[in-house]
Amino acid sequence: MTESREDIMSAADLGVRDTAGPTSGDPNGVDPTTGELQLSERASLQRVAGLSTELTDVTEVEYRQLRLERVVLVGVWTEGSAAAAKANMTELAALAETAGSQILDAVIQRRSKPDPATYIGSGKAEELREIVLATGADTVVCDGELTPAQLNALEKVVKVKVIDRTALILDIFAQHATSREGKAQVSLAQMEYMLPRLRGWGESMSRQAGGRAGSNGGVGLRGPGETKIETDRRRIRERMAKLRREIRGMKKARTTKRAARKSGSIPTITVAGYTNAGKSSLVNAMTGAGVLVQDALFATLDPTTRRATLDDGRAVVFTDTVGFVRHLPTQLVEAFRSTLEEVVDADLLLHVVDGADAFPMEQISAVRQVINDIVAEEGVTAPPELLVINKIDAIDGNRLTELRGALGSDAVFISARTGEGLPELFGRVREFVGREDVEMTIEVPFDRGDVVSRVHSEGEVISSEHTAAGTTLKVRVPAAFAGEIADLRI
Ligand SMILES: Nc1nc2c(ncn2[C@@H]2O[C@H](COP(=O)(O)OP(=O)(O)OP(=O)(O)O)[C@@H](O)[C@H]2O)c(=O)[nH]1
Ligand SMILES: [Mg+2]
Repeated sequence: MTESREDIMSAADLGVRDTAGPTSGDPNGVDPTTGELQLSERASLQRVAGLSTELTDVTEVEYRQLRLERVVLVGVWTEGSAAAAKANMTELAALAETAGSQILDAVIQRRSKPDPATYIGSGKAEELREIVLATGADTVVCDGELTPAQLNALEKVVKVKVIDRTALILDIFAQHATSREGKAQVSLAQMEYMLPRLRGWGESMSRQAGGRAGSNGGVGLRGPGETKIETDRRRIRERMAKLRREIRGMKKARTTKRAARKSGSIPTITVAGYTNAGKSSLVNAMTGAGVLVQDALFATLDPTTRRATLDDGRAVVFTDTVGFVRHLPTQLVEAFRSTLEEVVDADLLLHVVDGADAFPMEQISAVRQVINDIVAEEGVTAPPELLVINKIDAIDGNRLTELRGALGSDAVFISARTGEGLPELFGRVREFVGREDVEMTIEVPFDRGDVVSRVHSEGEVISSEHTAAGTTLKVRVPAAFAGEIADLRI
């Protein structure tokens, strides 16, 4: 395939924030000698920062040590509109910024498919090398998942570290994990990603360390005839097995807690959706809870559960969950299995969509795809879904009309920020929650105050009357609770 200058889009075209350093924007003015010197300096620093394949302890397998700082983004545009390609790169930029990097430049190459050897074409790889030199970037981030061989080959050309979208997402998860379970899940995913890439990772830069590699740290640590890399692999596998056991243990505890919550017949509502759609904001708006809201991707990793009272006095439980993204790395889906199970184990799923996004329909299908995958693998039925289009304060009128037309009356349009549409959403939730209610009249003896308070929190009192034996109540309650108090029925 022939390549030409027009194949490449610049950061300016992409609307990506240009935060270039002093050498940027002047690719011809760089003294190649100086460039080389600076580069080798940077490379030697990076080696110290953990790029070395010489792994003495598996805890070194941490992307935090990769320090994504000054990056150039690169994508291959194979199909779809220019706007969609641009949106992909904008998302990659948001991911990179969330990971803490400064974006120096972004380029897209139009190709029928990624180059099997170097992801972008070899000519473009050389151009990319020039961009890296000109901007002083220390990392190239590729959109999509690259094979270990592709990462390696591209790294050899551009001579700085090359990572893919999967590694970037893993890095964000690693930075945001706070709970023990979350941390364990992220470590597991990272190791799974790392395992096949152990040999190639940073090879081009750590070669100079070759004299030392394999000569230290090995005594007593490796089996007969085992090479360093095999020792590392074995250690990582052992650690992964241990993590899997730990995660299973933590899952058990959480399942028990969840079962206890469910036994009270309080309806559980999961808030799921694309990352940054406003899930946590919505949970806050509906429950008044202080859940972390951030203009960052994957701000929420651990499911958070909050109780709320609907205006008829009925209690419900909202669960805020981890966000989804296009092509969620399979390693993460596997490691976060127990968290994702929680998403589908609810009475109702509020699927929150960022209506102000350029492609909300694509967000919707990306989320549904992940949910369908979990449902299929778990062999469970998906809870009913209510589409919630958020951020309507930030959508212009025409787009909003378009979206309403496309989604019909099945979707609720809200702004978690301004509160617009929330009463309607509450109404829809209440309607849903009450759809299997049973109306009955019960006589509650004086010593059964617990029944009266449960009716108030789980159902609704239509009328009440004091009698000599206690209180006669006409109530509307969930079917499960109705069964429990059947003996009080009159
Ligand atoms: N304009 C506007 N911005 C909103 C609205 N709701 C949320 N946001 C903003 O969107 C960003 C993401 O909000 P969050 O509630 O953290 O989103 P989330 O879906 O929980 O994100 P993750 O947990 O990272 O997946 C924040 O900057 C919010 O202030 C809204 O109704 N209108
Ligand atoms: Mg959140």
